[in-house]
This record gives sequence, structure tokens and C-alpha cells, in this order.
Amino acid sequence: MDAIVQKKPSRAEAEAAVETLLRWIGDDTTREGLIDTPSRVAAAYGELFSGYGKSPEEVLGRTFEEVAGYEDIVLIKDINFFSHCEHHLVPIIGKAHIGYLPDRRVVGLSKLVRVVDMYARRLQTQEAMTAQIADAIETHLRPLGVAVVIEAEHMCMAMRGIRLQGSTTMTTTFRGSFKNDVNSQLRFMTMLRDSA
Ligand SMILES: Nc1nc2c(ncn2[C@@H]2O[C@H](COP(=O)(O)OP(=O)(O)OP(=O)(O)O)[C@@H](O)[C@H]2O)c(=O)[nH]1
Ligand SMILES: [Zn+2]
Repeated sequence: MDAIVQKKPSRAEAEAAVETLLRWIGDDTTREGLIDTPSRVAAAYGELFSGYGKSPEEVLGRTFEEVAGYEDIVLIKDINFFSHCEHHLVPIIGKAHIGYLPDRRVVGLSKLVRVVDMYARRLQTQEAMTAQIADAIETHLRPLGVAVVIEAEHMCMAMRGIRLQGSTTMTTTFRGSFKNDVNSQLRFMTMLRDSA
């Protein structure tokens, strides 16, 4: 979901909404500690959800080919991220692992981390985030294959609702050679596990 169709409210409207929520939970928004909270929350949301202002083209637009003929899997693991679930606006805390099989072109390693960061800084489900990262790499890098694994804990399950702490959800997306060739998939999973 890249297109934002609704009109963006003003900063003042956002702050007023936070103030309403604070009153709704039962606190006194005129007390000293809360006076600046609507403004702080608006600023924090700007940072926590800055991923809406970025696009995968921007992040993955620059690729290079001078890799001395390297043509094996590139795997970057343990990319830590914080996101927020789209159902409750509560944190999702996790790690992403990305592998791709280059078709001549590679991308700067930090750009893979930036792609994770961009999608993490939007409201998410874990499944969507996994697929979006794979899509972005597939579309902009055109590798022979891409594999994305995400492991995460959902605070909306730990802090509220079912109140289950310490569980990890794993999602995987395999594209291209990783989807079509079980051996590539196994190799990726083995590299991930063995380097743990
Ligand atoms: N599939 C999926 N579900 C998620 C994710 N994050 C949160 N959820 C779930 O989204 C569901 C929303 O269910 P609802 O019944 O609409 O909302 P709810 O009444 O707040 O649900 P409970 O959490 O069971 O109290 C819950 O089961 C959450 O655990 C995610 O990334 N992927
Ligand atoms: Zn949730």
C-alpha cells in the first residue's frame, strides 16, 4: 500500500486527537507532565511511521555490478526492527533475514536494512511486511531469487488480549529460484541456521 488516498490531517488535528485519547483513558491533560504530550506523541509518530514518506525505488534504486563475478547467495541476517501492528497500534519487535541470488546486479547491503526499516515504519501485519520486502527486492533488483524470513513478537498478544508472552511468529516468503528449487531454499535455511 504505497498510495495514501485520504487527506492528511494537520499537526494540530493530530495533537488534538492525542489529547482526546489521553482524556479518554482517564488522565488530566492539563497537568504539567501531560501538557506537551500531544506534541511529543505527534513528533514520535512522525518518526515511528516515517516509512510512509519513502518508496522502495528511492531505497533500492542504486545497484552495481562490479562484484568480480560473485554469483552465490547474499544473506543478511538479524536485521532488528520495531514495527506496529495495524490492528492495535502496539509494537511488533522482530528480526528480518534476507537472502537473494543476484543476477549480475547487487545492491548495497545497507539498502536491504533500509528496506526493512521503511516497511517496519508503517502499520503492519507480519505477513504483509514479509511479502512487501520480498516484492521490493524482486521488483527493483531483479535477482534470480529472493527469500525473506521474519521472526517477531507481537506486543498486542503479550500486553493485552490473550496475554501470551515470549512467543515468536515466523513468516517466510520465497520468490524465483528459492520458490522453484527446494535445494536453494534448503541452502538458504541452512545458512541461516548454521550461522546462528
Ligand atoms: N495474522 C496476523 N495477525 C495479527 C498480526 N498482528 C496482530 N494480529 C492479530 O490480529 C487479530 C485481530 O483480531 P480481532 O478479533 O479483530 O481483534 P481483537 O478483539 O483485539 O483480538 P484479540 O487480540 O484476540 O483480543 C488478533 O488475533 C491479533 O493477534 C499479524 O501480524 N498477523
Ligand atoms: Zn495487534
